[in-house]
Amino acid sequence: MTQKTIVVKFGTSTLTQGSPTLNRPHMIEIVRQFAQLHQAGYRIVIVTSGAIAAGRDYLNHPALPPTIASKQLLAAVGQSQLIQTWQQLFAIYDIHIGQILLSRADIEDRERFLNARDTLHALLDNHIIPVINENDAVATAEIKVGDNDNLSALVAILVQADQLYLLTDQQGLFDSDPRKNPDAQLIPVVAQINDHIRVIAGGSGTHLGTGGMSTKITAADVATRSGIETIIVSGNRENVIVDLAYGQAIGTKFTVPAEHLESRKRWLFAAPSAGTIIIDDGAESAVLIQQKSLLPAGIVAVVGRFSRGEVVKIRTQSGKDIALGMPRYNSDALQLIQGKKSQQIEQILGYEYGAVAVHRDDMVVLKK
Ligand SMILES: Nc1ncnc2c1ncn2[C@@H]1O[C@H](COP(=O)(O)OP(=O)(O)O)[C@@H](O)[C@H]1O
Ligand SMILES: N[C@@H](CCC(=O)OP(=O)(O)O)C(=O)O
Repeated sequence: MTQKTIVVKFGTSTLTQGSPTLNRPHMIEIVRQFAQLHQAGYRIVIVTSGAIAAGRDYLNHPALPPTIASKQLLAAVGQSQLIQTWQQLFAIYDIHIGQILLSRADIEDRERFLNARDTLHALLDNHIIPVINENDAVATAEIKVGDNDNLSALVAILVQADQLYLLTDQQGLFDSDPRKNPDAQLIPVVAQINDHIRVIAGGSGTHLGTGGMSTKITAADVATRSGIETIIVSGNRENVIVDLAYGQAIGTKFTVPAEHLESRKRWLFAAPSAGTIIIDDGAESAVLIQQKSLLPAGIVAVVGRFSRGEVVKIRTQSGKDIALGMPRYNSDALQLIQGKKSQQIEQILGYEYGAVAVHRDDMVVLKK
């Protein structure tokens, strides 16, 4: 059984197959592939566009003014159609899904970032497939990610995905827009996203979608910098998701630059530290030598007041700072559970955010 995590983003063009409505036969075929991977142990996260198209269709293509409010109206109506469709199709395979609607504000605020991440992990740990879209109905321009390509890259970082697949209506990235140039050639691998790549990705895409190729390139840039391989591929190709998961070279693959592998943790260095956690010798060796997470049992003192998700220093009793990390509990909670066994957390606090005080994934060890 694999434990690989993949995020798969569907553009409106793939879900509608270019028509004005969601294409259920095509979605059934997609769900069949997910069921196969789910069975094989893959952790799957779906980012789905299509709410606005579904809403427009459900309301019988009403004549609305071309305003943001109209799009929000269509998204509000269409999102329930969209999620119902996914739910009904996954039910064929007895697979449960959970809806999450996100905006940029949910990802940029650390506390909300951590909450979203906890929810996503809880769903995945319980074999429920998260189905995500932007919260279009309430998002204002300032808090919108704006397109689901970039949203899917942020989601891939949230769940620490191994791969991100961007499914669209073309076979991948071409050296010019294949809609305009019939001789355009597919680019199979992009090792570096530079200005040339950005230029050939051009302007926006189909009239139903919002992003076009250029938002896919920005998304691939964000994801690969964070260590997540990204593939732009045709959602119309038979067995595409299964074939990609099993390593077939299709579409355009954006590889991860070696020096960026640890970059998902880089911002820890940039953030000011909000406090300090003092640890005992056992915890020092767990963090430094065994490369483990920090458990509450190894904490001897908590200095300063901080929220969960703020950056803190991890310091030995001899005063040496050995790591920076983002704790899963705030300072008040840590003081209550310091020195205690993880099994006691819920009993002491009345809730729990997991067994560790600072997870290894949220920690950078400082050079000795
Ligand atoms: N260099 C390129 N290679 C491939 N497609 C391109 C390129 N430049 C622009 N495009 C356009 O981008 C479109 C896909 O974007 P979009 O309609 O937003 O898709 P989605 O709904 O899947 O996000 C393609 O149909 C194509 O016309
Ligand atoms: N959130 C919107 C789609 C936004 C979007 O990025 O669309 P697309 O370019 O088709 O992936 C919706 O559900 O209609």
